[in-house]
Amino acid sequence: MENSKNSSSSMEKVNFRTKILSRHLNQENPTSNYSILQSFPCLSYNPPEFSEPSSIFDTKEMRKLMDGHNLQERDWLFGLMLQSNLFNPKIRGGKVFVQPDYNQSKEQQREITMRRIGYLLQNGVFESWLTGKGPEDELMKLALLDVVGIFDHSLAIKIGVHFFLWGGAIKFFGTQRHHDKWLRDTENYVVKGCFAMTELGHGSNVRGIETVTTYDSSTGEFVINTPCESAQKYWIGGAANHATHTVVFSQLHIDGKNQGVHAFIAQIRDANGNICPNIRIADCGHKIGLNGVDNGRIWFDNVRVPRENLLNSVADVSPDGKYLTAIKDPDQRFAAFMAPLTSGRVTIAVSATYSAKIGLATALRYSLTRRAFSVTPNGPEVLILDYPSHQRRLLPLLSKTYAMSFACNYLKKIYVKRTPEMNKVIHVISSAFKATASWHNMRTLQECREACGGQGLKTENRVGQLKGEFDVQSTFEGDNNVLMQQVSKALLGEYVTAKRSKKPFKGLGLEHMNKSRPVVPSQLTSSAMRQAQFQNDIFCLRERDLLECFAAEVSLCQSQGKSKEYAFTLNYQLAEDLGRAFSDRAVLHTFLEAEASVTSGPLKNILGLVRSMYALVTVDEDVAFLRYGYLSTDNAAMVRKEVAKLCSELRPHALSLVSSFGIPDAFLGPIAFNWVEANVWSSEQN
Ligand SMILES: Cc1cc2nc3c(=O)[nH]c(=O)nc-3n(C[C@H](O)[C@H](O)[C@H](O)COP(=O)(O)OP(=O)(O)OC[C@H]3O[C@@H](n4cnc5c(N)ncnc54)[C@H](O)[C@@H]3O)c2cc1C
Repeated sequence: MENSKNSSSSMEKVNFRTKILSRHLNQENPTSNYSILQSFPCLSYNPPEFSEPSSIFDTKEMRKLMDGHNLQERDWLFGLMLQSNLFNPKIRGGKVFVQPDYNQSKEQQREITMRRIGYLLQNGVFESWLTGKGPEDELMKLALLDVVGIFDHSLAIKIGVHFFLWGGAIKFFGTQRHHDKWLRDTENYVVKGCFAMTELGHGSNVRGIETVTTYDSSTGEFVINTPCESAQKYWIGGAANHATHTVVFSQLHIDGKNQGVHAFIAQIRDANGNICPNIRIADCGHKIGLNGVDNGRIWFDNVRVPRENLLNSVADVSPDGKYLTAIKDPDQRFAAFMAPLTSGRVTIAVSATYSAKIGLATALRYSLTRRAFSVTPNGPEVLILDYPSHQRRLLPLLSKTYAMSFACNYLKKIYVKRTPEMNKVIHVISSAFKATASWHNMRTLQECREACGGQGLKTENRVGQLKGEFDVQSTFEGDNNVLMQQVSKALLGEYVTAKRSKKPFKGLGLEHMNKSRPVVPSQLTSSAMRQAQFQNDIFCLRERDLLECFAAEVSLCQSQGKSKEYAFTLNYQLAEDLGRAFSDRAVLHTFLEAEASVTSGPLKNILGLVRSMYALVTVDEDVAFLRYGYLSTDNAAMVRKEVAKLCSELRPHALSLVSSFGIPDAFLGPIAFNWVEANVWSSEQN
């Protein structure tokens, strides 16, 4: 009886509090409500608490290293979102949380996404996103997009399609006349752009698209046509509701000759949102996530656009209808044309890594307050992160997320300083990192979801919901499997060129192939395994050997009369192993580079542990090391044991390592904090 009395009075307090808070929440800055809340008397149960030792390393310094750039601007934008009710603030367990309301219909999610964009626009978030010059502006833009993506993937994608795909196409496929006409209006959202490349019948195989454009020299116009149903543009972000203009990818037919895929600007809606004549648009419908983005289908019924609307960076058509290009070879022309399309892969790799951070910060914080079972008779229940098996599930993923952060910082750095000579390197590295990071994110989210038990299923705890929101990353901007094939093909090309020319390997990090084959100790010890030298050696050994095997097998197939493409296709298993080996080795190199930038001390020491975990768990999990004999079975067993040892060494630093992510509490799920208080009975909470 006594208990129930206590609990009903607690309920009354909570109800009263919730009402006051929601009233304030509707009127005021949500962050200010937090201080109001703190003046309420404590409730009568013992909330779960973190009882972690304080960090042995400086988490602020670690955050600097992880975020890499524009920390102040990131914090400014987090604050800006926390100040507006548009970001759907809620109070749970005495804390403010912001996240989209996924209970809304897709139409409502789309409209609120646009309103959020309006708010960010008003507050100057997009200033100089397209008109800015130089790497500093580009880095700032990328940092702000990271922050937006931490709040909501739909918001980031809707912004990304407009600025990076539509705006990027104008900037990189177009020339001065396009820049002058479109960039400023795009930055100010006077025009709303989309990017129509994919068709129902062709996605990864862009060169196979069926939309056809011809030139009418009598009027000086291009005529864009969808000749069949499989040529309808499909999945076009922004097309279903909001976009006024699109870049259309199409085969260009001049005098009956197909000159290949080119891009044109076409208006699809007027300023009032009415669909333009000869354009038909339909909705792609509800998706498993990302419903704040209005993906649509577009048909072009002989739509006429001015000659100047051809984005003419690599080829043009003269007023009298002559096809003009400096790049005669159609393969090279297509490659040059597509080369600037790397920004999408860069932003996906980065946002996938931040999504994994949300999952890990939430699951690890939960596992530091959640107890289950006892391991001694009548003993206290054990924190779930104190179970070695739970550590093994989460801490290697944490290390991989650290590694991917450094890889993404490196990718951003080379991307913002790119020159045309670097196109190939950036294409290969961004493809590898985009696939690796997005696969890693999905795996991490699933593990984190399960690590949170039933709470992982609750939308407001974020982790489970993020799986649906981010799943698409393995498909768009280049399907991961197709991208990894391109990575292996590019490596094969480098190999063949180096061997034929008898010149050393240069670029793509393959310089290690110029040295002698690394030797792995026959008897591994704990200290040897933790040396960067060993980790680098075994990663390089796997990469070089797989590249040599792949080259030999493809060459053998070709000598048997098979085409290069077919030979490549038949050796897909080696190609997959090689792509992974390249990516892992490149990621490790970026980790070592980040570590080298830190002076000796606790921060460097912890980074050493995290890096060893990244390297050893990668060896433990990729069966290629055993399959191709880079490790003996005895050494493989040693590696496995060392991973377990590293788990227990990293365990005390788990909280500090996730606190270093720099994600404000409000952007995580309530179970990352006081989850009992977050679930105190309230009639207004569901
Ligand atoms: C939510 C969403 C938003 C999108 N936004 C846009 C947008 O704004 N603009 C736009 O133009 N596009 C957009 N896309 C399209 C996206 O880029 C394509 O879906 C993607 O390129 C894959 O094409 P596809 O769907 O036709 O798959 P396919 O290319 O048909 O691939 C299907 C499967 O076949 C496999 N496969 C393909 N080729 C090979 C091969 N050679 N060897 C072995 N396996 C192979 C792939 O790995 C994949 O598993 C979007 C897609 C989605 C889902």
